[in-house]
Amino acid sequence: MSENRALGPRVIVALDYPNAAEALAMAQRLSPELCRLKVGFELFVSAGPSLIETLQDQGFDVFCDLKFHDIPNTVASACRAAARLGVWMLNVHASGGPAMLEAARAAIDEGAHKPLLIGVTVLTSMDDADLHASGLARSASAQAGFLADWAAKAGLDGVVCSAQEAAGMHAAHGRQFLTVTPGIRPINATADDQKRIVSPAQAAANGSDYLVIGRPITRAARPLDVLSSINDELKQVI
Ligand SMILES: O=C(O)c1cc(=O)[nH]c(=O)n1[C@@H]1O[C@H](COP(=O)(O)O)[C@@H](O)[C@H]1O
Repeated sequence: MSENRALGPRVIVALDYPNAAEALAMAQRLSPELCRLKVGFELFVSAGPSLIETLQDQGFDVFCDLKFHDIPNTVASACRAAARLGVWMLNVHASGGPAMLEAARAAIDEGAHKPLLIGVTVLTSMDDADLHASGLARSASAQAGFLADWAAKAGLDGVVCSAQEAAGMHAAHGRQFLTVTPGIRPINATADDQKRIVSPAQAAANGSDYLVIGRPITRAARPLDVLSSINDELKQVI
């Protein structure tokens, strides 16, 4: 596999906490040299944008995971506001459609700071049966590929997908198209609510650029030890 576009730490730790105090306590046990951080709905709604600024002041790159999904004008405005926070990466739902994705791209491009813009394809908590139940005939991986085509055509920097799909994404859209992969579970870890899961080493072997990992690290007795051993696992694959 050719050179990975990802620079710096490839693990993005999901800070899924109900308040700033708990999130900051976890951040303090980690290090910007070893990981990036993700702020999602729960934390953003309870702690607000200032928490993102605090984490950035501590040296962390922040992935603003608010999965915008609305009409093009609303999503573009939200992307502009997120970019102004100085975040490293942000995401929108690719299923919002080409016009929405193009509006998001244009909004980011006109700003002074340009975060990586990533399209969420099919959530890793969903499998083929879930898609069929919602009326889609495609498999989860085929639908993820379909939505990635929209994201690539609109000029997004990459997609959120399962690491099961990472190699296919790079084959279709090139090595520069980033794959950001949640649903990562070390061997023997519980799946929780994730369905399309992959181990860290297998994700790296599949060419995943960034691995989003929450509970296996944040609920561990020694989060830094788990993070370090995952980073070691990743180094061995490259
Ligand atoms: O966009 C995301 O980050 C995301 C997309 C997806 O398809 N699946 C997914 O799990 N995520 C996020 O990735 C994190 C995974 O956390 P754990 O399941 O605890 O490792 C959560 O914060 C989810 O919100």
